[in-house]
Amino acid sequence: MDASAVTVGVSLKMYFGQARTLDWSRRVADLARTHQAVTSGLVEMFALPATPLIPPVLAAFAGTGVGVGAQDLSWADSGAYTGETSGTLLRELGCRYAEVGHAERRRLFGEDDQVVAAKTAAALRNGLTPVLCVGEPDRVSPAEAARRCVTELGGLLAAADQDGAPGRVVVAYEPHWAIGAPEPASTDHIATVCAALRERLAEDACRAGSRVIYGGSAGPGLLTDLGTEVGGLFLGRFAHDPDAVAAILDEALALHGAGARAR
Ligand SMILES: O=C(CO)COP(=O)(O)O
Repeated sequence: MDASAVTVGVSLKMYFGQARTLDWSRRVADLARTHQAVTSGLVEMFALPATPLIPPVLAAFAGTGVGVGAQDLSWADSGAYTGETSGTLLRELGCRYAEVGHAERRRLFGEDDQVVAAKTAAALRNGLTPVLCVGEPDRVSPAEAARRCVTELGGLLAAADQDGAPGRVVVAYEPHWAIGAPEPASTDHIATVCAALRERLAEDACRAGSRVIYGGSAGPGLLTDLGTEVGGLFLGRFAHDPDAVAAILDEALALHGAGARAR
């Protein structure tokens, strides 16, 4: 089980080429080697590069404690699945995480609940921590968003529950409308939905150690605004500058360094 207080993950999506990915990884690795938030074990960090760059990114983060993972995986473990990458191979490479169900995969690549549930189960049975994205497509009230996201999470865990695949999950609450936006959702909105998701996870004994983090135009300042209302952040564009990652680690340390635990 993870003993950290806060989780800070970054998906590089398809923004960077090889040189910039490796430069970013080396700079964030240097940060992780020296920043007290990471060296003390307070912050669980992970990075999700483009799939072909996973091996050199793993090498860049070796010995830093920063986990590396994929932005997607196949629901199958081997066989005639052209173009897919299995959880089995990701695990063999040294990945510890696999993102599933991002809003962009749903919107642009047609993934539905059934596919995302099967991918979640594939990650868990291969010993990968799923970074399980949930979020409401349209702007609705915080209470309605919470209701929808809890239903979504239950459905996505159902296949893994049926498979008997235990293991913690990192639930990334990402309201679709806040992704790629100028600003994140309001702190009240985020706090309400994350609390409901935490309650849902607490019902599942086999998901002990799971955490709910927020993504969607998250950046420096948000963790401080949210306090202990979230278990961390899932970053996109606003982590492209390694100095922004450093600022977020500073915030995590200021918030939780005295021994307080996030939820
Ligand atoms: O989708 C996200 C992380 O996976 C968030 O991306 P942005 O922070 O760039 O909106």
